[in-house]
Amino acid sequence: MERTLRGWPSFPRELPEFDIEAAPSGPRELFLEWLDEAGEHVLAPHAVTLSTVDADGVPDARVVILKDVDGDTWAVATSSESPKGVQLAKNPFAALTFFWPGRGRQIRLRGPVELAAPEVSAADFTARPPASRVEAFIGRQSQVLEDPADLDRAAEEARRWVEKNPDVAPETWTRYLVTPSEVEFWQASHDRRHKRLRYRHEKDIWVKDRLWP
Ligand SMILES: Cc1cc2nc3c(=O)[nH]c(=O)nc-3n(C[C@H](O)[C@H](O)[C@H](O)COP(=O)(O)O)c2cc1C
Repeated sequence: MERTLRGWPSFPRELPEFDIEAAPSGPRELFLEWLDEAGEHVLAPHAVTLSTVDADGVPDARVVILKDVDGDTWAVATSSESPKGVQLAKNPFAALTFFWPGRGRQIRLRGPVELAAPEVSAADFTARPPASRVEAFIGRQSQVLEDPADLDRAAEEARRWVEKNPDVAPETWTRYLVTPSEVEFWQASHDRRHKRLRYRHEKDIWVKDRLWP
């Protein structure tokens, strides 16, 4: 097994350049640049690993979709009753990790998390396609499903409800806003001299540090 794992390539032969000296003064601009670039090459560039910590201090992580980048906040959305929602209520800090193997790039962000205004969360919900709204209305995310027929029944009930109430969002649907205190950009290099640039938010300015690979 170990040999198989070691034999798999991680990155394509051609990798993009990362000119650290020319990096902008804040991470948002560079993030959007890399996201756009990734969008031309990889599937789901907006899929991101959201890491949280539970009440016992044990980390948890799962992939979600990035909903927006507004100013210095990165937004994701989920149910406040899901395990990650419960974890964020107890411990409102998170990390977001983007990995685009096709570009040899990783971006890591970490910082405090706030809830968007209820009308913003509601608008996020009503903008979802009907099937996604039904799925979110069913709720009970990550609970044990004893019988798949229970899901069919709940989905049918939710479908009827959503059809009759297209502008209503469940109170549990929530946009979470991550305002990073640190953002790190990582660019793979075939000679292993991977390039890393970290932005640290300090007294209202972004401090840039180049990191050892
Ligand atoms: C590509 C992808 C995108 C996903 N997007 C979301 C999302 O935006 N919101 C969400 O609640 N779950 C999303 N999921 C499902 C989560 O990964 C996870 O299974 C679910 O939210 C339950 O997580 P929890 O038990 O840690 O709360 C996505 C999964 C994948 C693979």
